[in-house]
Amino acid sequence: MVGKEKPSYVLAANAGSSSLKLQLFKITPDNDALIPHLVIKSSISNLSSPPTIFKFKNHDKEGHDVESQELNDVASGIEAFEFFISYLKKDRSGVDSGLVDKITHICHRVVHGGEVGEKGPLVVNESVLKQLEEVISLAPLHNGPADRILKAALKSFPKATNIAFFDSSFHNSLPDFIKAYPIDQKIAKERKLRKYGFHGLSYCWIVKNVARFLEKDPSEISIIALHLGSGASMCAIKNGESYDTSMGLTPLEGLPGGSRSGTMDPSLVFHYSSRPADSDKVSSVELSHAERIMNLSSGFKALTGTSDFSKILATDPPTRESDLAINLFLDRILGFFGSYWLKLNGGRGCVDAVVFAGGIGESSAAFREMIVKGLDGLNGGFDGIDSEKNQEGGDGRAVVYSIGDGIGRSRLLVCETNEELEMVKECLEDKGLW
Ligand SMILES: Nc1ncnc2c1ncn2[C@@H]1O[C@H](COP(=O)(O)OP(=O)(O)O)[C@@H](O)[C@H]1O
Ligand SMILES: CC(=O)OP(=O)(O)O
Ligand SMILES: [Mg+2]
Repeated sequence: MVGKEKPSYVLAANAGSSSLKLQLFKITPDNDALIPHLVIKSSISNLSSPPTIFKFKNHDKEGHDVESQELNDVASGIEAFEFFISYLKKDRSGVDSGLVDKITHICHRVVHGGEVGEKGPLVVNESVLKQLEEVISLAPLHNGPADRILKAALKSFPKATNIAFFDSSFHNSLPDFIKAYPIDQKIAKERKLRKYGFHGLSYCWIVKNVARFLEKDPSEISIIALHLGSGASMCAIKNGESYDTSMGLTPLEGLPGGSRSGTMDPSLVFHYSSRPADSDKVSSVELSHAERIMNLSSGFKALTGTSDFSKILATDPPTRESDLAINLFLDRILGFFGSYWLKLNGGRGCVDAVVFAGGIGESSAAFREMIVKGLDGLNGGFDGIDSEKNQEGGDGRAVVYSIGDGIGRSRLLVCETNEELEMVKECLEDKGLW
């Protein structure tokens, strides 16, 4: 039901391509504001490289954490969601019985918003669901699972307000000449064939938190942000807004990912395969055979046998395959880097910071160092890397921290991104959603 209740318990569900991440918050009022307090943080990851791993932390009660448990029967986003909800109801979760029924709002990350997502978050009803169904095939690894989770949540939580937050909304600011593909513009318009861009909830979080770290207004910062996770993208952010981003009509364009090819010669697809559609067990949507291969069994998985980048980096001694994957990824990242550097005017101080985020960007000091080495050629006045700070990583409390030596004019930063909390904060601030 829409607009009925003030948020008191809010669940956030983030269906990524290889994981489902969940956070549950208790909401308390503070004067005019509503403050979220984290109660549960959980993830079900490695959905694309089994065994699936379950993590669970109860921030309210000690003794109920699950560090890392292998799950045998959970292989998709919807199975992960159902597993999590039933786990919440079990004694061993440490959650008070009845709490699940107190959930008033559920925030869902929906990667592709199509046209309906242009305006920002939406309370989900039949009409929104229908419009979202039309773009499922434009983000097959994400929107299919999110659609199934949304429908399951509507059924299991009939009293809660379900809100869809779109990754693509952040990129509405892309200029027309960057949004457009060089094809017949009449057809492009009719079929809505343009660059949308994704990881927008993460970039939104990054802009706000990096601005706070730099003690500037979000509208004053220009950065090159790298969200490197199972899906990887980069974003040129000018005055707080998306100016260009590497993903496109679908999350397949741009950088390679765990199981995604990223950009290739468009003709490669026709030379690779012209076999008919077959069913897709993972996302339950129809993909042409070639599109399925480019999304599900390309990228690092095709080059090395695993989509888990931490395993590729840890291959010791390195193999021809692990070297190829790492160097190819670096090459594509540097390609976008050079391009975005120029697009943001180039020269010393044209960006306030280079920001690393996502599973790989936040966790791999070694890969960050390789990228920063590659930036030397730009001679653009970046901080050099402070190896010690880079190796140390964050202290678990700071959302943004520096890994640079403080000499350059553009900082080197890591931002612990938090798409779940980004949605919840927006939900609490936007009374129109409840
Ligand atoms: N310590 C690490 N070093 C390198 N890569 C890591 C590390 N920890 C996690 N990763 C990688 O991060 C990726 C998952 O990132 P994440 O942003 O959580 O993905 P998603 O949201 O798409 O499920 C996986 O490829 C994983 O191997
Ligand atoms: C858009 C995208 O690729 O998201 P994720 O990295 O979470 O799979
Ligand atoms: Mg993700």
